Amino acid sequence: MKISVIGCGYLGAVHAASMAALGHDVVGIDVDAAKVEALTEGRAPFFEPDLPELIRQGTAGGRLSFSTDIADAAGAGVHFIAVGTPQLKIGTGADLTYVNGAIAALLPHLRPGDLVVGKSTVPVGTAERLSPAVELAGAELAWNPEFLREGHAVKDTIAPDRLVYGVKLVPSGPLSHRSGAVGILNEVYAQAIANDTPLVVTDFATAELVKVAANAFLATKISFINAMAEIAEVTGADVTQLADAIGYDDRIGRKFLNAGVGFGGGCLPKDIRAFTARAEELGRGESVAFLKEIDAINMRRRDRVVDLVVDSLGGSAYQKKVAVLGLAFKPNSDDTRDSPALDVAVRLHGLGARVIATDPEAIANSRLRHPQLIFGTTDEAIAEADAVVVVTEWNEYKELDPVALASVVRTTIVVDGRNCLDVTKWREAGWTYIGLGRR
Ligand SMILES: NC(=O)C1=CN([C@@H]2O[C@H](COP(=O)(O)OP(=O)(O)OC[C@H]3O[C@@H](n4cnc5c(N)ncnc54)[C@H](O)[C@@H]3O)[C@@H](O)[C@H]2O)C=CC1
Ligand SMILES: O=C(O)[C@H]1O[C@H](OP(=O)(O)OP(=O)(O)OC[C@H]2O[C@@H](n3ccc(=O)[nH]c3=O)[C@H](O)[C@@H]2O)[C@H](O)[C@@H](O)[C@@H]1O
Repeated sequence: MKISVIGCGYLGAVHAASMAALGHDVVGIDVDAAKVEALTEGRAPFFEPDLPELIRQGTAGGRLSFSTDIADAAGAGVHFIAVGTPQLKIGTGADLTYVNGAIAALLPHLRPGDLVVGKSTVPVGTAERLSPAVELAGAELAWNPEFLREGHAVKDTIAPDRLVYGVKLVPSGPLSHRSGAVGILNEVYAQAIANDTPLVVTDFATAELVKVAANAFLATKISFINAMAEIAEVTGADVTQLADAIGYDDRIGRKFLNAGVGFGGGCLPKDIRAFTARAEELGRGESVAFLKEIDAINMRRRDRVVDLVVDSLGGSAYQKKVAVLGLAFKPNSDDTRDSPALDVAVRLHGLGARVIATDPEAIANSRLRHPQLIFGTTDEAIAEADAVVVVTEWNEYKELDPVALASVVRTTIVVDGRNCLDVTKWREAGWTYIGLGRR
């Protein structure tokens, strides 16, 4: 099939390259000329495992091309919308400028029978609003939310754990004939679907809500365990053991119960805020009011890490050298959008600490956001440090040798903002180990 993907960021570039790997002819469109140039040359414009190989194979094999000109989407039968929906500059709702702009730009190039498929995460009601303009062009609109995780994005796209199609309901039609979109999407994903891949075919509103509900649930799980960490901290309990113990109950599950500096990234934080804003618009603010508390617990964890560093330094970080290990919002990503790790580095810098921050992949993005920070290698960060703080659980930080490091730092204090280090090993090497919600 011929497919266009409008928007080639963290979601769109992976989607375009994966669709080509699944056997389709794909053109990726982005307004960012530098991104398109990199992609056209077969390079990934950001760090994502397995993506460079896929882009190289796709472009070299002639199945995958990129363009800044939306007119190049003409001729494709399926057009995925994968542009950003960031938080509004004023307010907490989603900024739909890019979605509206992408659809408006695509409309003149649609042919009757084309399918436009929204992948961007949008407030409930968006597809219903956009559908008439698409239909006027003789095309159909569907919403097919994406659940990929950065760091596993290629795998999640090539072999999704479920697919959700939001389509326009034809009230009298049988389930499988609600719209032509279902058959077209099944064809798109034919090579990605295993016999047991769950498929949910539903209306626009449910599909849009599934996406934000999933992210809201994940955020809630993380803030729940971080709230338990807060209680553990005043009672001498250990939140990691607590998470293990409740996680053995498979109704609860151990996943997403890692207490630490909290969640960040380009999705969870902005999605729970946009969901709250949309619910308020709909007069149902009270139904998701708890998400404000989820957000508040999450932000308090960043304060907590900074406080622990300051306390460990005797009450002031001023002029103290602090090694900040990690800047990305999670390992295996260079993404620093709303990153708790970067935030901790910025706050410590703001308190007058001599911060040297490091990350295997995210220094360039961090420097763009916060040029005032000083960045270096792990060795440069740790040398003569008064305190070491780990805020992204990259494997290379988990594997650091506390015995060797002890002779390099000025003071053997480590704040483990991700509860990812081996406590016994670090303590045996003479370090004052401070975790979150841990004895
Ligand atoms: N990053 C992720 O892991 C996931 C993201 N999502 C959702 O996907 C959407 C995109 O997110 P990201 O890829 O992370 O954002 P991003 O900011 O990395 O990428 C968006 C891209 O769209 C481009 N763009 C904006 N307007 C355009 C237009 N009119 N025509 C063509 N390109 C245009 C931008 O230049 C940018 O490259 C958001 O709604 C997000 O919530 C959903 C699941 C996973
Ligand atoms: O909508 C999206 O964009 C995506 O958002 C998240 O994916 P992602 O942001 O890539 O990362 P996650 O693995 O969910 O981690 C989010 C944040 O939570 C933190 N986290 C995660 C798990 C945990 O136990 N504790 C914890 O603090 C991570 O460090 C990270 O900062 C969802 O997991 C994806 O399903 C979804 O598609």
